[in-house]
Amino acid sequence: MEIIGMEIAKLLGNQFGTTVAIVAVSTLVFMVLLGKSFINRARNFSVSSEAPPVPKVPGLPLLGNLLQLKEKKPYKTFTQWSEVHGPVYSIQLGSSNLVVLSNSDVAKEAMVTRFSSISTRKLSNALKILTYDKCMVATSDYNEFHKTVKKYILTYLLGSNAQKRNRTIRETMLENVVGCFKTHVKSFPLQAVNFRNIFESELFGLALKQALGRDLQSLFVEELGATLTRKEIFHTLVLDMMEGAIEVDWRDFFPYLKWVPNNKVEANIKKLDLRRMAVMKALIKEHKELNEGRKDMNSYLDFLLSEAKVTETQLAMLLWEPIIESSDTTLISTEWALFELAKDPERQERLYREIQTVCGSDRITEDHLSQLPYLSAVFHETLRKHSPVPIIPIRYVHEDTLIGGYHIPAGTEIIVNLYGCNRNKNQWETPDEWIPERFLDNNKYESNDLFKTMAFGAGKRICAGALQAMLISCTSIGRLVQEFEWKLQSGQEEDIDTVGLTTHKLHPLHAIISSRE
Ligand code: HEM
Repeated sequence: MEIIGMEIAKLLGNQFGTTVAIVAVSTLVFMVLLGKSFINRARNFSVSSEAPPVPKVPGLPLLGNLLQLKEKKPYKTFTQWSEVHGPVYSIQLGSSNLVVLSNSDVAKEAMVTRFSSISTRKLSNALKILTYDKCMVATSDYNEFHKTVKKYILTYLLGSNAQKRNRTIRETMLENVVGCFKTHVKSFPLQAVNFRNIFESELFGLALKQALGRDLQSLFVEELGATLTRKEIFHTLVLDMMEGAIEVDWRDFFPYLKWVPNNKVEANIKKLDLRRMAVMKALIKEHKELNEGRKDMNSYLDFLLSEAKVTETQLAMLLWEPIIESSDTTLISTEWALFELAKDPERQERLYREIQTVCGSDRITEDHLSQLPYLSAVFHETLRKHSPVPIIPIRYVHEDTLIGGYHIPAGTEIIVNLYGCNRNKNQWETPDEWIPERFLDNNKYESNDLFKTMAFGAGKRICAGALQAMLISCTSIGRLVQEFEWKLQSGQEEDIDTVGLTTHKLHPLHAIISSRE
């Protein structure tokens, strides 16, 4: 190496040249030794720093755009801004700089191509408390903990083999749901049924069976000194947590002021957490007592207790995670699909005819799904128009990178606005309309566009529960249309408001259903 350096020095003809040459050659060899990934990163960095900065949405000094985000659904404001400032723009919320992406190409670039520079999470104060600072799959950074726990949840609960093992749990759930609707039709044929009352409760039962091996009607919680009903358990583990997750602490936007106490918000979140943890611990204790001496594995908890190397808190959090995740988003996609079908008799009839042709007099099952393209299109169009997770949990840029040709400096936070991507007028024709046909093969969208909605995210952090959600939602939509004709209760057509972190329908779907028999 030194000899090559001397040759270059001779060419340069001075001592400075010698030093430069030796350093240059040493650097070259060093880079080769460090390998391709380092070179790529260096190249990425230099290309990124030469690229233009992201266009900014004008705001106020210090506060930035905070006061412009009055709407409780920020994804809608982000989408309006994208129509003025384009699909990639930056905003300032207090001391945080965020880049918002509202087109599926740049969203995919951030989640897949640039993943290595954007793989960490930034959590609000509320989420830090509720997730024990990233102590679960969905909120952890992309590190060894994440890889281990994602493997646990996929292998023992959500991956395709685990889903095959749990098929009877899903089938029982659907039979119970259909049974409840049949009872309603018999008892109150002219009255609208509240879809959510029935579906939500059965979905919670499924979540408990997968996690604990059994559903339950009540639970004695020692730390609370009370016996909770099933409804109270659902509130504590699911509804209260969904509300807590969107609590805004103004210190999120001014981290340098985090020493200023904000007792009200913090106390509220801690209260929710204490109650949730008390219930989780009681569930685990009861499970251990009921299963003492048994060796077979019948639930996710059995696996976590026998094989996972985790602390007591991690155990409670890892068990709670699929309970809350199973109970919310799948309800949202199924409820919106039935809302749209009830509103649109022609498309409902088309779906019914497809099911009749494929299933005949048999009940639709998961085995039929691959032969029902229109049902699949109904599901994907619902995920597009009503993306259950409208904003991907915020990602943090930990090294300079490039998105959509713009320079994104380290320290920026990335908001993937899925709602905006899926309502983007340049990517979807009449995006506000619900048209399942756009996902059929003979249309101009190709079948692999099914994933163009990115409703489950993309890349290494893609949703672990996508298969389960698809199986439950598609068989439920199919079976409920096979058994009943759905009509919206009058006045419901425009009842499309949402609430919370997800696109939870504000008012439950009320429909008049009649048996097709
Ligand atoms: C229609 C239903 C669902 C939708 C639309 C949905 C959507 C999403 C989205 C957008 C993410 C974030 C991906 C990212 O950060 O890039 C996610 C992550 C996740 N979801 Fe789902 N989800 C659904 C159902 C479920 C179900 C039923 C479960 C489990 C029972 C589940 C478990 C998870 C987990 C564990 C993660 C974290 C994955 C990771 O960080 O590696 N999801 N989901």
